[in-house]
Amino acid sequence: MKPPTVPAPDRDLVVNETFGPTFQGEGPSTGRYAHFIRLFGCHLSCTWCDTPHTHDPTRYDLTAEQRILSIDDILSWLAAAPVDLLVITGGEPMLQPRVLERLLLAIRDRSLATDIEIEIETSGTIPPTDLLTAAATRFNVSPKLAHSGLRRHQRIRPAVLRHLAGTGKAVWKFVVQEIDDLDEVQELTEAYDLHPVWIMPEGTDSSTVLTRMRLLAEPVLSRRWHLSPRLHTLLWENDRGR
Ligand SMILES: Nc1nc2[nH]cc(C(=O)O)c2c(=O)[nH]1
Ligand code: SF4
Ligand SMILES: [Mg+2]
Repeated sequence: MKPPTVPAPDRDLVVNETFGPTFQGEGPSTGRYAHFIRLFGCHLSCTWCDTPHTHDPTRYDLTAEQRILSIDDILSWLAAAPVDLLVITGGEPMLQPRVLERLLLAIRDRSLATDIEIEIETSGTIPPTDLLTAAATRFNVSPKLAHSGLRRHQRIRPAVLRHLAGTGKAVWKFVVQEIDDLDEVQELTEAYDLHPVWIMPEGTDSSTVLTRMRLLAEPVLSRRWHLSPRLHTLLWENDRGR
């Protein structure tokens, strides 16, 4: 008989997938050897979402997409193949704050991983707790632009952006489709004092990512921002678990 799939609060994470080693494909650590935990669930619904299997019941069997993993399960997985970068993504990781705090503290407590860097990918719509902020190395925050199809009040939460900026651990990674989107990025970065800025092309196939990167390169350079590829997409297209 299948065991019940009800997570124990504070001890179990609802995970979509764990994978690695692979390369961090996005943002300031692009190219680094890393392990990934993709948490289940997201409260948003971006039109171009690259991970709808974490939360979209109209396209996926969400029961089949979730795994309950204990903190001990994850520590054993990390101990079996140590890495110096762990990326926690989603979905939206901030939807599981308490257990995530405990996971990060447990990782920090183990001598096996004292100097592991932990990056958390987030949409910047839910503030991290103080403990999470203390234990994380970096927040890769992706505030969503108008082309996400979300209403502005859903995607831009001024207090959360200010809070994240104040942690000193946030880098701002904007998913961009066209050159004109950069004006919207500029408006947000100026309004909320967001830096450093990384521009990343939207796309789930290598040809779209490369075409958009080429289009964006000069305008991004002229604004003195950084440009991120989606390295995993350039290498492996839209394969799951890469
Ligand atoms: N290799 C790789 N790097 C990533 N960086 C952020 C990812 C994400 O899905 O959030 C991701 C991903 O799915 N794969
Ligand atoms: S915030 Fe991320 S996971 Fe959630 S719908 Fe948007 S792109 Fe998908
Ligand atoms: Mg993503």
